[in-house]
Amino acid sequence: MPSYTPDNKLDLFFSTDLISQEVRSQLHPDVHLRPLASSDYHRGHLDVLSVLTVVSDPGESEWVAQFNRMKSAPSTYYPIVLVDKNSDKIIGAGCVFIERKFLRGLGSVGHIEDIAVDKNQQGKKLGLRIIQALTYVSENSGCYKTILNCSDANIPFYQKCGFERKENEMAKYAPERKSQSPRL
Ligand SMILES: CC(=O)SCCNC(=O)CCNC(=O)[C@H](O)C(C)(C)COP(=O)(O)OP(=O)(O)OC[C@H]1O[C@@H](n2cnc3c(N)ncnc32)[C@H](O)[C@@H]1OP(=O)(O)O
Repeated sequence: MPSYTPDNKLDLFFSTDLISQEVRSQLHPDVHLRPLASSDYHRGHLDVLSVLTVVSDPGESEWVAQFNRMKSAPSTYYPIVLVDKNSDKIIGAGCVFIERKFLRGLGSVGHIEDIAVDKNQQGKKLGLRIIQALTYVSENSGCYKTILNCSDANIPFYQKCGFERKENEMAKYAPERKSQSPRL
């Protein structure tokens, strides 16, 4: 019997109406796709993100404070997770945030960030479903394009997801401060 917490018992970041039913229907029956919930610190949200980068755990109360700060910017951040229905643990995560512009007829751009699939679950099309779900949110929010940065090693994955290579990423890191997490 699945032990996962149903959506209506969770404090979700945004409405499930924005989740593509088509993408949900393509998932394995043991996997659930939904918006991030305020209790997901306990479901291993940071553990999943650790496949992506070094994660410093801020502790539950700071994690929840960040959840609420992000949520208080309306219609801007759309973090989603994949949950293993049998364990109620998070096995995948990603986010799209919406940039509003003065250009392109006051258009918007969706930025995909922080895509991660649990090491033991990679290669099962879960990453593809995360990208499809985030692109759906972006396009349904009116974005004229959806973009992301990635390493060379991940280019083939994003090409499989329908993305094409465009331009270059530039970065300038702020001078290092003691309180800052490592430069990555
Ligand atoms: C914007 C960002 O966040 S970039 C950072 C992305 N995240 C990471 O690098 C963290 C570590 N890696 C991961 O979490 C995962 O491996 C991901 C997210 C990159 C891919 O997720 P997965 O669930 O493993 O990929 P998925 O099974 O959906 O792959 C879809 C297709 O892409 C292919 N693919 C996936 N990764 C790669 C790769 N590195 N090189 C070539 N092809 C790949 C798969 O073979 C599959 O192809 P198919 O349709 O022909 O079978």
